[in-house]
Amino acid sequence: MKVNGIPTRSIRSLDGGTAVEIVDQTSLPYHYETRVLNDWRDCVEAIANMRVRGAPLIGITGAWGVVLAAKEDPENAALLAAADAIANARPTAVNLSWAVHRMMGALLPREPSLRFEAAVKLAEAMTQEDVLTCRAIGEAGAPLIADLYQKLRRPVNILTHCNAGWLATVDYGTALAPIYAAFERGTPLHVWVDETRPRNQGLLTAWELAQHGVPHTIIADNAGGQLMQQGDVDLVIVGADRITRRGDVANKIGTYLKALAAHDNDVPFYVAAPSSTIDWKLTDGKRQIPIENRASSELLSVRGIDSTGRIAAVQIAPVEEAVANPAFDVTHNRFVTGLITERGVVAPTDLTSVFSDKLLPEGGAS
Ligand SMILES: CSC[C@@H](O)[C@@H](O)C(=O)COP(=O)(O)O
Repeated sequence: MKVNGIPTRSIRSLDGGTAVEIVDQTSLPYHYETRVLNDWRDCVEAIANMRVRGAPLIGITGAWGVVLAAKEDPENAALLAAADAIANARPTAVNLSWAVHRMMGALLPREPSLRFEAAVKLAEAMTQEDVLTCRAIGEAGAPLIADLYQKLRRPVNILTHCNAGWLATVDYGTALAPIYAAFERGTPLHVWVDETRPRNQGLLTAWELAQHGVPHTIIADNAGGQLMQQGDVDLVIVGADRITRRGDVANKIGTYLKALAAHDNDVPFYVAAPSSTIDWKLTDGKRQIPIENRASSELLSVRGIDSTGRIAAVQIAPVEEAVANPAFDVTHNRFVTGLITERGVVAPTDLTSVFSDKLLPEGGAS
């Protein structure tokens, strides 16, 4: 997608895969900055501190982390230790371990001296695959918005939570991909953007939409229910960090409350995600999906820019306050109208038949 009119991706390799460049999302929406990662430890730091974030993008960053580990030391002991550290940089989005395992599955059978070259090839392929997958999600989801427009004959109001746009993937996004695709085809629409405390990923969504001229309005996280009661939301589309085989969805904290409000108000609630976000080993999301707990400082302060344009954090509560900061929640499949995937819109309970080729006979991940 575009930054100041220039086509841009959230991550790209440099110098034959010996380094990678990312958009540093900790500076957005205030300043657009890129950062070069030279070492697999830089990838772990970037993922853990959310310089890169969003399930598909942390997966691809993890894949490039394995490339940089193979560059440094391709022998088994070092490579396995690095892969383990990368895969565990954040716990909830399954795309991270999926990507690292896919890389390691391809590298370990090879001679150490051949691993770096093979790693670069596979990471490039996975990067490109992510772009095509997100584009397919956009194609699959755009007709949902166009059909609503045909029925309503006024701009379709879509509510989204967190940031599941191009910044959260390599390009296009997941939840925002159908919105971009519909907008490009001329479907009149407007996006309600949840602020998404405590990290305010909604501000990234607003920044992306503004860069592409998509009409949108930022709302407080708690406003969605009221807007739905007033008939001001026609459709909810969110992303996902991990989906179980029966279609339970882990996504950014607050998603579950939006799903409940949508259910109570007969608003369709869609989840857009690639199949790499499905954890075929898990069934019951509430019991089985690991939920990341993040630092109390994220709640006790807010970030913004000061009068000189510098990014600054302001403390909003005493540091000794007790804080709980779960970063994700789980929405049961009964609240999910459909999953917008690279293979079309799928009922949560139909995932295993639509993606049967991704299942191992014993139900493990392929
Ligand atoms: C295409 S991204 C989908 C999800 O990863 C997104 O909605 C989300 O919850 C991101 O969480 P974050 O903590 O910002 O990495």
